[in-house]
Amino acid sequence: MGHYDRSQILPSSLFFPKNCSPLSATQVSSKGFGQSRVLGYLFANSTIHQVPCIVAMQEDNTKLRIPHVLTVAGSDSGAGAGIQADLKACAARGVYCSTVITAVTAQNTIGVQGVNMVPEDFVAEQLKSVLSDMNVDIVKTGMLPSIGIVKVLHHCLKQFPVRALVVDPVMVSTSGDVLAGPSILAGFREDLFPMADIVTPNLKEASALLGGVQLETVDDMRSAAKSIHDMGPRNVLVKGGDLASSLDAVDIFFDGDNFYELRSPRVRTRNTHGTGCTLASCIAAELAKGSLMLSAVKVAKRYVGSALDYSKDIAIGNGLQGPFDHLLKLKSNVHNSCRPQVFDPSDLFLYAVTDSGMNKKWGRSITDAVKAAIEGGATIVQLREKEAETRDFLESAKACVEICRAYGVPLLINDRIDIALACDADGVHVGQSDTPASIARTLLGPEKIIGVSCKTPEQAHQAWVDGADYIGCGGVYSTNTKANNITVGLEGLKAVCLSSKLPVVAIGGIGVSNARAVMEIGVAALKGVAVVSAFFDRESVLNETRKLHALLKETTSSVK
Ligand SMILES: Cc1ncc(COP(=O)(O)OP(=O)(O)O)c(N)n1
Ligand SMILES: Cc1ncsc1CCOP(=O)(O)O
Ligand SMILES: [Mg+2]
Repeated sequence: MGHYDRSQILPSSLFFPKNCSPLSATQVSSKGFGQSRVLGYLFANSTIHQVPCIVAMQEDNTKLRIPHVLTVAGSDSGAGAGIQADLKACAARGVYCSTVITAVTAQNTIGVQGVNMVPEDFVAEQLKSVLSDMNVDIVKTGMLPSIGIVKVLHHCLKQFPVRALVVDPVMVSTSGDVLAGPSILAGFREDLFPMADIVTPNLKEASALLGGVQLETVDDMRSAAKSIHDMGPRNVLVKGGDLASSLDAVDIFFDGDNFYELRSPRVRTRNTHGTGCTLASCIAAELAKGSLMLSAVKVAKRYVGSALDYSKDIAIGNGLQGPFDHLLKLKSNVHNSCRPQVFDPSDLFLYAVTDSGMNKKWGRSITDAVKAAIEGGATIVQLREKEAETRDFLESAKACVEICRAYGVPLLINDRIDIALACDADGVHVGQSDTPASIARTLLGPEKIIGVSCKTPEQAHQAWVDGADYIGCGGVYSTNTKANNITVGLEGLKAVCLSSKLPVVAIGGIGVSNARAVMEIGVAALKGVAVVSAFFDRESVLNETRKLHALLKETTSSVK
């Protein structure tokens, strides 16, 4: 994969996709459409859409690949769910989306008024057209209205394998209308699930897949995830949006070995139509960009939560369940969201926080300092340049972004959201008197990493509500690096970790002499230490980082 033929953009080939001669196009038109004008329009249309993004040339003359998701789903005339939601979700995530339509539904915010299935052989024809030509990375399925269509899809995926298959086992619309009958269950179990990389049922779908069992608690969801995993998919996400007993939106992810309870604050809104389609499309989009599955699921959950929040007051239609807005107010730009999201905030481990004064004292540039810290084993870097002029800070931040990206290490900016946006950093760290995390999230969009300094469980809870990714807790010990900073000690750190739903990194006076004692408080949420002077107020940043890296590695197996 990854190769696009430049002839696709030449005017003489406008009407003919790759590997499709004028003769074969004529044959298709006489067989299928009857009017070559229609066919020409369709091909021309798709070719025109591809030109700016798929075959764009980079400076070094190589062709730029855009990640590609194919959605195999039904059309929703109200455009809240189905193919239309998938297209919008992929567009919002910076990924190309092609479409194979399995059914056309007449629906609105009141319900589904009609369903017209696309004949199986024409679903097969659409699949072949796209899969034989367009270098699809990921296939995502939605409404598959008959077992025959499931079999057609299964056959095509064997013939044209893709990197991953995301199966959203759509059976009932949010309005309660049936979109695929019980006969589909055998198709899911026998054909699709064994080849799926993830299956994403909601509670009703999980129950139907398991013969109607009651799913009322988080424990029930875990059992369901395990039983569905036994049907063959590599991963299962059971979505608990309808779980009456939970105040949070809680989903269970199971990868065959471990369960992950993914929680986020529940957004109170009527505008939830299409959340399932959107979530699955977003997972597919993140996978297409190169994310690992758990990361893709977390990003997708965050994206849906943000979109619901942004759209909670919009009013479209008169029914009980309105659509939400995938695109309008999300501030993430397409360039950012095209980048694979490889960092999982719970991977915090050895966090290097720079200090311009210290680096100046030792005669090194900030870029040399960052490079040395990464080579010594730092897994995340923060630029904390309190005295720098804005213009200088921005220039060095840009240089550090390049270094960090080359090493695959995330780079965050302390306090300055403007600098983070301007240099396209991976996120920010803010304290209790800086820009609130909720505003940072609005400004930076759902993908960026946001850390918040917390000294108390209450602050930790607020950070989670505000959409932060991790907590920096400290000063654990006294420090000269931050003036007038109250020390919380190991007890304070423990209290924050015990209450926190977010991963925590300890900061303040930490170095080789005491890092072991910090990590040995033995609370699962504690995921590492953040260090300033023990790295940067020393002659060799490389040696100091290596020492602490080695020590932490042997300290506890809970630290990766
Ligand atoms: C990882 C990490 N944790 C805590 C802090 C402190 O941030 P803040 O409270 O905003 O104080 P300043 O760093 O801005 O002085 C941090 N920077 N990093
Ligand atoms: C920024 C910050 N926040 C709490 S303590 C601290 C300073 C940590 O620096 P050091 O690692 O040199 O003690
Ligand atoms: Mg701050």
